[in-house]
Amino acid sequence: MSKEKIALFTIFGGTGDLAQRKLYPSLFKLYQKGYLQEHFAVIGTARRPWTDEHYHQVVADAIADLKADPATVTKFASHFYYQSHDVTDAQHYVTLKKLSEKLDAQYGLQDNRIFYLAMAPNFFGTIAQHLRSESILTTNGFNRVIIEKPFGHDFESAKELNDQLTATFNENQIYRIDHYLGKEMIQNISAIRFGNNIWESLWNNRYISNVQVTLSEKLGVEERAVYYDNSGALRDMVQNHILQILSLLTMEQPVEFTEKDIDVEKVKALRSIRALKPEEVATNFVRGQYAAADGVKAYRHEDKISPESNTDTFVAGKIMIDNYRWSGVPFYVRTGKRLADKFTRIDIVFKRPVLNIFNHDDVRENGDAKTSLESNVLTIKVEPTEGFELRMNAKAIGQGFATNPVNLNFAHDSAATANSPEAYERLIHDALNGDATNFTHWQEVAYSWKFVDTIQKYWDEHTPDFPNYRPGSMGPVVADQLLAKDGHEWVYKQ
Ligand SMILES: NC(=O)C1=CN([C@@H]2O[C@H](COP(=O)(O)OP(=O)(O)OC[C@H]3O[C@@H](n4cnc5c(N)ncnc54)[C@H](OP(=O)(O)O)[C@@H]3O)[C@@H](O)[C@H]2O)C=CC1
Ligand SMILES: O=C1O[C@H](COP(=O)(O)O)[C@@H](O)[C@H](O)[C@H]1O
Repeated sequence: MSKEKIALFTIFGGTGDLAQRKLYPSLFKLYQKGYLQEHFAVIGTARRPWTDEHYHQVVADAIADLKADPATVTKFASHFYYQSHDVTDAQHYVTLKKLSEKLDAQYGLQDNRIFYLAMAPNFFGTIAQHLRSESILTTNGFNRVIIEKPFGHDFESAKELNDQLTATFNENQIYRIDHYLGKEMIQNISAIRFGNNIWESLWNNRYISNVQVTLSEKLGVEERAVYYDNSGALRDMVQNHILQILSLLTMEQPVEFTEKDIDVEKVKALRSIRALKPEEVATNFVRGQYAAADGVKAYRHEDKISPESNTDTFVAGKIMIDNYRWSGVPFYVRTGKRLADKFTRIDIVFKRPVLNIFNHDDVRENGDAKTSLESNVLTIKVEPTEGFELRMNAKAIGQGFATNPVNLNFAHDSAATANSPEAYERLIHDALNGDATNFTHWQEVAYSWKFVDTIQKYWDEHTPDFPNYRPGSMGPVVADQLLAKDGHEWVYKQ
C-alpha cells in the first residue's frame, strides 16, 4: 500500500518565522520520505506581495540546511503557491477558494484540506469564520485545522477562542499543536510506563518519593520579545508543555493506546491536580527574572522589553495530585530562559531503602533508623541526549562492604535519532493521518489554564523582587528552597 498522503495545505502566516524555520523543512522531510509525493500542494498566504517565484526561493532557502539535491528541491518547491492575503479581508477568501479548487484539480487532492494557522492567535477566530462563510471547506474530503500556540492567554480567552473555532470545526477536526508531544522521548514516557512491568508496578506513591521535570533553556527571548513579555514562563511553558508532560507521567493506563482513551486518562490526571488557593501560591510556586552578567543583558534591558517589566523568565513549582496513585508525591517542575544549559529531563526519584544494613554506624542514630543509601533515580533524558539513566546502589570494588551509586545508561544511537522525525514533521504527519493523539484536546487546555490562572493572578497582584537570578545559573535560590523545605533537592544541579 502506498504511504503517500494526499492534501492541500493552506498556511496562514506563510511568510513568517515558524513557517520558514519549522513548517517548510518538515514538509520537505515528509516529501523525502515519500509521505508527500505528487498529490500535494501548499498555498502560502500573508499580506506581503510575493510572487510564486520568490516564494519558491524562500522555500528553497528554508530547507538549504538539509543539503538535498537541487533537482529534488526545485520539484518540491514547485508544489508551493503564494497568495497575498489579508485574513481580515473577505474578498481575499474568494480568490483563495478559486486557487484551492484549481490546485485540487491539478494535483488530484480529493478535497482534502489542512489549514495551518501559523499566525498570531487573535486572527484564529476570523480565519475560521471566513473559511466557513466563504465556503472554503470542502464536503467530500477531510478538513483539518492545525492551531499554533498560545491557545489563549488565560481560561476565558482560551474558551472564547475555542468557541470561535468550534463554530466552524468539530473538536475532531482541530489539531492544537504542543510540539513537546511530538518529541521522541516524550512519546517514550508511555512506552516505558506501560511496556515494562518493573516500572508500572512501582509507578505510585508507595515507591516514588518525588518527580522532577526540568525544561531548561540557555537562550533568551531572541526574536519573540513582544510575545514573551506579554506571556512569561508560566504561560509560555508550564500551561502547555509541562502540564502535558505531567499528564503523561501521571495518567492511568488507557484501555487501548488510542487518541480517545489517552485523552480520557489525560483529562482525569489534569483534573486531579490540586488547585491552589491564592494564599498557597507563594509557598508552592516561585518565579524569577534574569539579571545582567558576563556580557549578557538583563531581561529588562533586552530589545523591546520594558525596563520595568515584571515578566517571569523562570518558574519553579510544586504540584500535588490528589488521587489514589499520587497522593503525597510532589511533582517539582521548573523552566526558564538564560539558564545553565539547553536540556529537558524528567527525574523520577524513588524512596530510599528503609535501612542501610551495610553500614552499622548509620543504622541507628538517636534510636531512629537512618539510611545513607542514595535514592534510585530514573532519568528520562528528552534532549539533547535521548535516552534513560538509572541510578542504583552497588558494592564498591574492594575490601569491606561500602556501597556506591552507579548509573545504567541507555542513549539512542545518533544515527537513529538523526533519522527520527523532528517534532513538527511527526505532528504534521499525524494530522495527515487524522491522528490527534499527540495534540492537545480542549478539556486538557481548559484544566491547564484553570490551574495556571490562579498562580498568574496572584503574581499579577504582588510585585516581585526582580531581577533575582544570574544568567548561566539554574534560576533563583528560592527554587532550591522550594525542595529543601520538603527535605528534597534537585537531581540536576549545576
Ligand atoms: N516562531 C516560533 O518559533 C514559534 C511560533 N509559534 C506561534 O506561531 C505563530 C506564528 O509565529 P511566527 O511565525 O513566529 O510569527 P511571525 O510574526 O514571524 O509571522 C506572522 C505571520 O502572520 C502574517 N500576518 C500578520 N498579519 C496578517 C494579516 N492581517 N493577514 C495575513 N497575514 C498576516 C505575517 O505576514 P505579513 O506581515 O506578510 O502579513 C507573517 O507571515 C504564533 O502564534 C506564535 O505564537 C509557536 C511556537 C514557536
Ligand atoms: O513553545 C516554546 O518552546 C520553546 C522551547 O522549545 P524546545 O523544543 O526548543 O525545547 C521556547 O523557547 C519558546 O519560548 C516556547 O514558546
